[in-house]
Amino acid sequence: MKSPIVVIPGDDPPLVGGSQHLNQLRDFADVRYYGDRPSSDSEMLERLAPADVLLNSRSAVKVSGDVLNQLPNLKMIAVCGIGYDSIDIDAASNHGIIVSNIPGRTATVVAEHAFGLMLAVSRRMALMTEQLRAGQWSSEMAMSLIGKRIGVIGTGNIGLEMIRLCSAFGMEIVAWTFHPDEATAAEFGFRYVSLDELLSTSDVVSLHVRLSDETRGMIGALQLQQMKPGAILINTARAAVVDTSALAAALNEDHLFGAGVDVYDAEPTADGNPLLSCRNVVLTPHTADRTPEGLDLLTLGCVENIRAFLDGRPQNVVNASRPSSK
Ligand SMILES: NC(=O)c1ccc[n+]([C@@H]2O[C@H](COP(=O)([O-])OP(=O)(O)OC[C@H]3O[C@@H](n4cnc5c(N)ncnc54)[C@H](O)[C@@H]3O)[C@@H](O)[C@H]2O)c1
Ligand SMILES: O=C(O)[C@H](O)CO
Repeated sequence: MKSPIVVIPGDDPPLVGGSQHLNQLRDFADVRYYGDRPSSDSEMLERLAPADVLLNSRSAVKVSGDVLNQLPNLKMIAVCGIGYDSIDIDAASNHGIIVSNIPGRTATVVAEHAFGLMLAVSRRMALMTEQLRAGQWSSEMAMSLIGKRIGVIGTGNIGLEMIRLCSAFGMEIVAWTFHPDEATAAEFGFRYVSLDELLSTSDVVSLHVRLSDETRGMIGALQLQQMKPGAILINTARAAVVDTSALAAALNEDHLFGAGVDVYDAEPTADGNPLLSCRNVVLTPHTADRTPEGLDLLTLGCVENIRAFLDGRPQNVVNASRPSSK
């Protein structure tokens, strides 16, 4: 019997080379890995044309309805990560294509990065490194966080893990989310408040919502002005949750003490992004889950999702309401 074809059209060598899990996938599928980003849309479509399964590593491919119209063989998109905002979910459902992601497993890895960004921003570590490199003995004033309040927006898996870390660190925690659950708040020792209260009273605001119609642009100029003067914003969620120009303005005016950002409006580069010229930021290139442990967990999760799908028992399906017709 012909093996199902799994195409990895992107450029993730650690995922492929470093993982025994992907070799397990080779036991039951014909895996086609390219190792670089396609240089054009037509090259990407050429790579994807034979695919039964698209393994979308780190959102390498923006899967629009137009792309899906040209992939009649495709039956599954296995997102090798959590966020699936690079995929037109409605179009995938209309084509009967199952989309799966890997919820939960890397929450500690990503929250550790958000926590690290928060500390690095509060202690101006990137700026001080630059100053020392330039021969300058810095007299910058940093900011203490123990005893201060953090407002966590989005209490999904990563938000809760961030809460656990900040709580152990000695911060006071408030949160806002779409579907608040008082039992969870009691268990993790935080309080749900309104978004207005969270923004206007928190010393640090950390974003952990997924990108959706409801969260796109939720932190605009108005919300940034609502934030406490001298507060810090951390964004490891998605760039489009925040108005980047308004954030750069709030940083340049010193309304905010600083920001830690892992996600950008255009990726993989951050060319032309106004945050690049702000002195009070710590920026990382979408690497919050990029540790050997993180990639290992993601690869294993992806292989398990693909195997389950091929065995006829799909799991971690994000468009569950429309089962595959293919
Ligand atoms: N920087 C990175 O490398 C990295 C890594 C993993 C995840 N992420 C981002 O973090 C996000 C959160 O991850 P998670 O594991 O905590 O996800 P999760 O599914 O556990 O939580 C999702 C969150 O999204 C919120 N949400 C947004 N829009 C919603 C809507 N319309 N309806 C209901 N809830 C909505 C929920 O309140 C919830 O807090 C991901 O979607 C992804 O964008 C980034
Ligand atoms: O959402 C995720 O898993 C990461 O941001 C990589 O896309």
